[in-house]
Amino acid sequence: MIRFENVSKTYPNQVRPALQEMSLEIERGEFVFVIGSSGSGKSTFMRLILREERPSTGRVVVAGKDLNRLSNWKLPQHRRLIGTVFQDFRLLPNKTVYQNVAFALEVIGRPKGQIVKVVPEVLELVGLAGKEDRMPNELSGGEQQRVAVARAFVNRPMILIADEPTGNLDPETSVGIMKLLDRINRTGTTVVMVTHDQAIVNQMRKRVLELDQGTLVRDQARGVYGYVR
Ligand SMILES: Nc1ncnc2c1ncn2[C@@H]1O[C@H](COP(=O)(O)OP(=O)(O)OP(=O)(O)O)[C@@H](O)[C@H]1O
Repeated sequence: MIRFENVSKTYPNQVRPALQEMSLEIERGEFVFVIGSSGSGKSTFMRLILREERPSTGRVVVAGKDLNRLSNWKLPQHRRLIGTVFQDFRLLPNKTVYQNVAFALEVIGRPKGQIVKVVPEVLELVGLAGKEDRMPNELSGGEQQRVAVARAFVNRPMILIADEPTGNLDPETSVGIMKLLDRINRTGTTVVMVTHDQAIVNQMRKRVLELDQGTLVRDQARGVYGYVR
């Protein structure tokens, strides 16, 4: 589903690469944690998958497409394969829960009939049935993140990228969000999640990719956060 072949990325006017000679393959349906200290290259890794950045050298292949060869007019199509969730939720503050999720489908031109059918389904899936008409500021942090997950998933993307989705949530609420991401993963969606949350990584026992100063230093199945070598 996602393949990195000797990928290095050095940003303009930088000397040190943000990512260095990274090679890995993530299969369809996997759940992968990406960990590493600040500046280790986690966001760069995610941005390369979205083709928000291009490699300096090497190839990134997503769903069979070499992103170096993807023309700009095909970018929206590529990004539609990938749902994104962030630490700070990024909901539209002036739209209701329902409208936030529906909007994701409206902008890609989905017919009204489909929207009124699938939005309630996905809100039910994330546990927000009955809260359709709330505004984001009338929701708890955990509920806001559920809206963000619903919005990312409503289009049934092949890949879900989550960048510290529990970073603003207390431990108990975080567990709820992780259960939700796990459920989405079980539908066949590949989940790639950046996190600093040790407890979550240790509980879930999924594949762990660890970056250190741009280098992939660990790729461990059913991994834990702190690794005893
Ligand atoms: N647009 C940019 N221009 C120049 N340098 C950048 C840019 N984005 C990131 N970098 C540098 O690349 C390196 C990796 O950054 P990246 O944001 O990928 O790390 P990260 O692991 O996501 O960090 P954090 O946990 O703080 O979000 C850092 O040294 C950073 O300063």
